Amino acid sequence: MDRLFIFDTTLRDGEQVPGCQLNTVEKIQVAKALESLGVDVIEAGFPISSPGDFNSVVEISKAVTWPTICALTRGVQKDIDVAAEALQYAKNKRIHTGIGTSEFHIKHKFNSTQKEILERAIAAVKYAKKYVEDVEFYCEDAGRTDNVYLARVVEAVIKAGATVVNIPDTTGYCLPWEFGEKIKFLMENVNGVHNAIISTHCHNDLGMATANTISGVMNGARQVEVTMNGIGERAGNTSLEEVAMILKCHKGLNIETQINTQKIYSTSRLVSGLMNMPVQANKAIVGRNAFAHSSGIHQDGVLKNRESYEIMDPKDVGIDENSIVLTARSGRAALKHRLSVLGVDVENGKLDVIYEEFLKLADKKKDINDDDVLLIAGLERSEKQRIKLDYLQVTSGVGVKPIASIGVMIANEKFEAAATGNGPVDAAIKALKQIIRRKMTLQEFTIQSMNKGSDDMGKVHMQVEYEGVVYYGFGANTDIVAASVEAYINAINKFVK
Ligand SMILES: CC(=O)SCCNC(=O)CCNC(=O)[C@H](O)C(C)(C)COP(=O)(O)OP(=O)(O)OC[C@H]1O[C@@H](n2cnc3c(N)ncnc32)[C@H](O)[C@@H]1OP(=O)(O)O
Ligand SMILES: CC(C)C(=O)C(=O)O
Ligand SMILES: [Mn+2]
Repeated sequence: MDRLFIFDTTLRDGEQVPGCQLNTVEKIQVAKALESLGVDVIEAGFPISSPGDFNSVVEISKAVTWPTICALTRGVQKDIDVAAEALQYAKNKRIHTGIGTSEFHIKHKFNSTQKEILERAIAAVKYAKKYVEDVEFYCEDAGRTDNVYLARVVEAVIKAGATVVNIPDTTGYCLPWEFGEKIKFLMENVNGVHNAIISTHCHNDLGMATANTISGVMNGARQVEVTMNGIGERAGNTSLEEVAMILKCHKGLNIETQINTQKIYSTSRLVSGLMNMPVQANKAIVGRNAFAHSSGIHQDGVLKNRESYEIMDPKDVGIDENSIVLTARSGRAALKHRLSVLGVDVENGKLDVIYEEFLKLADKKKDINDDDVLLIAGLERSEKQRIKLDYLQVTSGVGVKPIASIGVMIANEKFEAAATGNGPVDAAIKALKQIIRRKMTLQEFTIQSMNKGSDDMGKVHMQVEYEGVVYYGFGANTDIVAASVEAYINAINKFVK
């Protein structure tokens, strides 16, 4: 099997997305999660862009142990100086420099010529090499760059010392075969191409980012630049989870990564929570519906054999199990299954009657929950059955505040929260987790006080009592903790009702 290097740019291209900006503490949380997910390279930021981004690269460099930490620059000496300084504590460091190579960029962005751009490219690599051994060069807008000129640039920067050459489809323009041909052309026409790794960096403007990336890999690229949940400029970048699972599902491609795929879902939730960027329900691999079956024929097939409609095991991406969602398109098999999960066995005659009632309700109500089903079946169930922990992830590191993200299912509804803070927040979450695990009633879990406003230190308070013990939580990020507190309270209130 050939090894493919995973270069994650969630914290750089992903963080460029409006509203997704993170502070240093949050970036460290994401970097630590990416490290345990198994990425090879973390692009930590663009150090010259702001003091905050500079500081984040410094702190991530200190916090992360083995992945290479990469900093982005323009092909400009000052950018490279600042990137080198920001990377000073990284155990393995890389400077990522580059310049636009398409006719469009050369003419309109730089008012320059191919010759001049080639010279600037060589100079940037040589300058970065003074600081670090590992230099990656990006040919911005390579997707729209003439292949012959692109090959000249790639050859020249490898000769100048580039260890990795990035071929971005910056505007998401290429068709998969076209992008594959581009990589093939470079592999066949660049002298010394094997002295560097060719990388892909595809954008999703036409929804082809992942297809283009895979096409690039099939033609010789051995690094892929990706983000969690596919976030990134405009329509986003190739998503890490899609590439990792394509390679897992298609063993015939003979390419492997060192991604621990079972950590995909929790990492996805962490990024989505911290960046306040919801994942679309039908997003491949990590969307709410990625392993949900809602129509009768599919549900029947999946219940007979999961693989009838699933090419991946949800456990492989860190999701406990698939879900069989009851809708007006569901059949008897799904209804019977749900009843049996709820501990109710019905014979076929009675099932027909319940099914008829179920359809009447389902035609009126989009979301049929467990309570509805039991009610239709003429039963009621204990409140203890209604609450289930969906996921819980707590990450922490030296000099880093712990962060917890939690998802709780109450009936069929999911409540999600993330919180940063010290011990008390963790304790509260731990208590909630225990309650849910033991399926105890939550009446014992009372909210003592909640203060969504901030105190003089800008912190938010949460105070809950469980079995006589008061758990007190606070966090520095008002929005995150307020959202977290609200989610807990919604969850608890819903349960108590
Ligand atoms: C495709 C990508 O995702 S590239 C990365 C995108 N990310 C970012 O831009 C975030 C970080 N950027 C920033 O913080 C700022 O843009 C800075 C600090 C880099 C530069 O800020 P400013 O000096 O104010 O310049 P401004 O952003 O207005 O314009 C960019 C300048 O860089 C030049 N430039 C753009 N790309 C490159 C490059 N790869 N190499 C050399 N110069 C470049 C442009 O031509 C322009 O220069 P000009 O003003 O002489 O025409
Ligand atoms: C900086 C480069 C690699 C980039 O993000 C792009 O071209 O899309
Ligand atoms: Mn990009």
